[in-house]
Amino acid sequence: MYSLPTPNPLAVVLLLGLLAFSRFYLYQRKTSLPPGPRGWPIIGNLLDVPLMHPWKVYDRWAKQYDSGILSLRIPGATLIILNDLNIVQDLFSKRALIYSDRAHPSVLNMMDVSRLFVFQDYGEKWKHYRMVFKHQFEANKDVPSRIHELAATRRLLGRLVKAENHEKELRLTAADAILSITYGIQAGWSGSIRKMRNVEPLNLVDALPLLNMLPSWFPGAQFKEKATRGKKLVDQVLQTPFEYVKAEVAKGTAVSSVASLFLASLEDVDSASQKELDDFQNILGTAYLGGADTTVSQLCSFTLAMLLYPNVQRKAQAILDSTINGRLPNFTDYGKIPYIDAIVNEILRWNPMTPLGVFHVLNRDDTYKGYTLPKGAICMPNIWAILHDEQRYGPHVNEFIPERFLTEDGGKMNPDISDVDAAFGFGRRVCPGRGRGLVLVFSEYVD
Ligand code: HEM
Repeated sequence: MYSLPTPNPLAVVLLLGLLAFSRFYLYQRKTSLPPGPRGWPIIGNLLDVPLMHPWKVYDRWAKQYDSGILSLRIPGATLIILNDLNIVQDLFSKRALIYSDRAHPSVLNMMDVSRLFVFQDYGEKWKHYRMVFKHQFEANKDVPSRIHELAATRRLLGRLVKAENHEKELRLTAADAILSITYGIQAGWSGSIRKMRNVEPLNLVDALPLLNMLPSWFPGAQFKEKATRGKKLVDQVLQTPFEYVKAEVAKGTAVSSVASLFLASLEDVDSASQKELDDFQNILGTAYLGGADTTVSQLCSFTLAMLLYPNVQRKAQAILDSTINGRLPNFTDYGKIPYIDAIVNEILRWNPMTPLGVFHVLNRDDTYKGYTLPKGAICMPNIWAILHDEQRYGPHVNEFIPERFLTEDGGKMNPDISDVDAAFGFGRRVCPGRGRGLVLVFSEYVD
């Protein structure tokens, strides 16, 4: 019968000695990095990376290590976790030139997402894309695209009455609103564009934390498959609606939208450079991919909050009824009904949709508070921890309490309570769709 060979005691002692030495050595090397779990030789902190609610674990570690900045080392990457708003601002805002690159996990490269400026490194191309985005979306924010937001919301109302799957309807509405603003695409049109409204938006922002933690050699054929499907979807999202609007503009039947206004502003679409058109197509596609998923998460959080806290819903309904006298609310009411504005803030605070933000990457070595932060390190702002800081938002931060943002008599927003800007990210990469996103979710909540 086969029996296992007896291990040589000397070899065992040597192996244990080697492990202990390299663990000690690793610890020594780590002292120039911010604190964090000690880790193991070769695999570093791979086993420490929390898979469930990492933002809560990082928040706990920040208290345990008494440090607003933490680090983890995994093969091929250093992760820096920022749990404190002041630290995030010191690095992402005051040292923005160092901290504004993005991570490039190979699975995202396989999807060719560098066309989307959310994934581009800080640099001239990114600056150009972002400037055009801002100009087009801000310049056109009043007329006529607000009408698109409202129309998308009203379409949701009609569908919700008979809906069996509410999440699907909310998902559809978020896509509907962003597609309407960007391309002027309305419900009822057929073909692949209509199908796109039902395409589950890529969960890129949520997926990124997990993807970032995987080294490029990580075995996972399922990721390749997902990446191939993802690439097709990105191609479809970028090309289909843009080609559609181009054709509509050519026929003179285009509905007013960011895309049609841009195309109409060109003297002649056919003679515009291919690069100019490609760039614009990519910028518009980033709006869909950046805006649809974030908006739908907000709507789901809102629904959850209203189910868990029916008193808040009753109070909000009574306040709305008495304020707008029976008409349906619209985006012009945003900023005018403090209790509703407080609900919008509390949704962003209570359940931020990107609890670890979108990662920023260092483009060169840096030192901060005596620590050395290496070039290429991936920095995660713990937005969840920042928005659950009792020093800023008062007690019971895990509860949904819109009143925390109001003065004692409930009549005004309380200027002494921190805003929820952190939900939209930081520094030069701060969300450029913030204004849009806020008004959009406001309109959909109040309807
Ligand atoms: C309430 C809704 C929204 C929230 C909470 C939100 C949040 C965020 C966050 C946290 C980031 C990362 C910022 C950073 O890197 O520090 C981001 C980036 C971005 N968001 Fe939003 N977003 C929302 C709505 C929108 C909408 C509606 C659009 C499009 C119209 C949009 C477009 C973008 C784009 C293009 C980026 C990438 C910016 C860059 O990398 O330079 N977002 N958003």
